[in-house]
Amino acid sequence: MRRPLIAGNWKMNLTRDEAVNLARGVGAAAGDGEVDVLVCPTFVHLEGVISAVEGSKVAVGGQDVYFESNGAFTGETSTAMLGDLGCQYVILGHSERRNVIGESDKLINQKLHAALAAGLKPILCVGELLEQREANETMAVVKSQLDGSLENVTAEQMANVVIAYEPVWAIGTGKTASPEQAQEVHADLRSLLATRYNQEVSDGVRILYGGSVKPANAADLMACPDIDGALVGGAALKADSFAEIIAAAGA
Ligand SMILES: O=C(CO)COP(=O)(O)O
Repeated sequence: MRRPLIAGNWKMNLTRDEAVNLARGVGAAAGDGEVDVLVCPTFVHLEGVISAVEGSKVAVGGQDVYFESNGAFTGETSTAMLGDLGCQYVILGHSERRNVIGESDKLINQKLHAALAAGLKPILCVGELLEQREANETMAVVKSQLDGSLENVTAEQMANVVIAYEPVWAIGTGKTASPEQAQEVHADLRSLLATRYNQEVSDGVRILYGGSVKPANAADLMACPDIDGALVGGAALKADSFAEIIAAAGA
């Protein structure tokens, strides 16, 4: 049985006070149900957010990380730095990093290995652009992202990896994938994992959906058999809407 994970990706938003207040609100709303809850603030707010959720069940993660352990890498943050602060997860390969910053599967793969070696749980994001969906390339795109990003990752290591399917056309647009569209890709991702690894890995890996998840659509998405939670952007920036999504996952 896969335990649902509801993760908030706060992206490049919020002042320090807003981030700490939101973290307190999420901590109070997270409850003690059978749902894992995660928030991923920007690096500069990590320490305040980690203090703010202390004593609650909310975990904290980074939105990215670099693969080298230390040295002359201006602007970068290491896995050890995240772990030292108390982060448990790190988002990798988000479409904004792939498409805006230009990250390759090779770089994401290096980051994923570094995260696993440091004891962080990577949330590996995959997803197609609108023109790729319209050209019926969705599965080819996510397969190539999955294969490239998971190169040399073992079946044992997959116990600590979370996948997030985030169709780029649904991110921040208000256009959610329908539960049927999302379920179809999630089921295909699970088959790819069975072929690449084995049935146990395929059955065990949590696959989150991301892209305009809101309180109004969360329950229908969570009801799909291969959707194990959500990676939430905009609706994670308010404690009450994020709490409603957590409740939908636990229902
Ligand atoms: O990119 C996302 C989460 O990582 C989704 O963002 P929105 O929920 O704002 O569409």
